Amino acid sequence: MPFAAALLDLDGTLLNTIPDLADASNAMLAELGLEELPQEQVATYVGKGTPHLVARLLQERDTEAGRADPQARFQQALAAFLRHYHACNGRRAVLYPGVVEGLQAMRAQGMKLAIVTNKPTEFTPPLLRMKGLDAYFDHVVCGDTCAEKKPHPMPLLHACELLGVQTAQALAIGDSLNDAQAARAAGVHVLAVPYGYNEGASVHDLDVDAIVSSIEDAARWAGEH
Ligand SMILES: O=C(O)COP(=O)(O)O
Ligand SMILES: [Mg+2]
Repeated sequence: MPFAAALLDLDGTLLNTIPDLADASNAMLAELGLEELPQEQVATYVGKGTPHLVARLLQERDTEAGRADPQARFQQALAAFLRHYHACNGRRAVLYPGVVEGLQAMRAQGMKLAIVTNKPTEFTPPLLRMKGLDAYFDHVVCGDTCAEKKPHPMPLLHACELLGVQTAQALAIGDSLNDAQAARAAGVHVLAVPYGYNEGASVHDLDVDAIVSSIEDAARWAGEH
């Protein structure tokens, strides 16, 4: 049976958002009097949502000031990150090759499309609009839409419900273990792209149906299965 829907991850799958996320991370670290981190290291903290990213940044850098009241320090860091990311969001992020072609091909195959990202709602629709991607999607499920984030299956199950498709007819496409684990737990098929973040690990170790080189390649795979 052909796929009725594709559930697309955002960061590391459709858009390289690391330059903006690293700028916001480093602006936050500087504001707290902490040393900056290279973009490649920030990339390994992306994928489980913004609070996780901020916690990992602090874990790496905040060895002294944060010890007295870690919860207050975390709230201070999170507020600073959110403020800086509002200023950076979309500024340097770029689409990966084959994204537009792939989304168009999936739509032409009659597939419904949804975004399922761990990025918070306050950043996601504005970013999709800035990059000209908003018109392709029937629904957008963000990191704070459901009670749980990926790797929990809830956001993927919620997207299937919104789209009115059975999980067995849905295809998730992502760049990390969070997408792969969520998809397996939800009972949806899943493809991985190799150019994203995956917390610094190899995508070849992921439990996925296939690794595809681009979203265009994913559309081709969906048409053949
Ligand atoms: O915000 C994140 O941590 C990553 O978002 P993603 O789910 O689109 O990869
Ligand atoms: Mg991702």
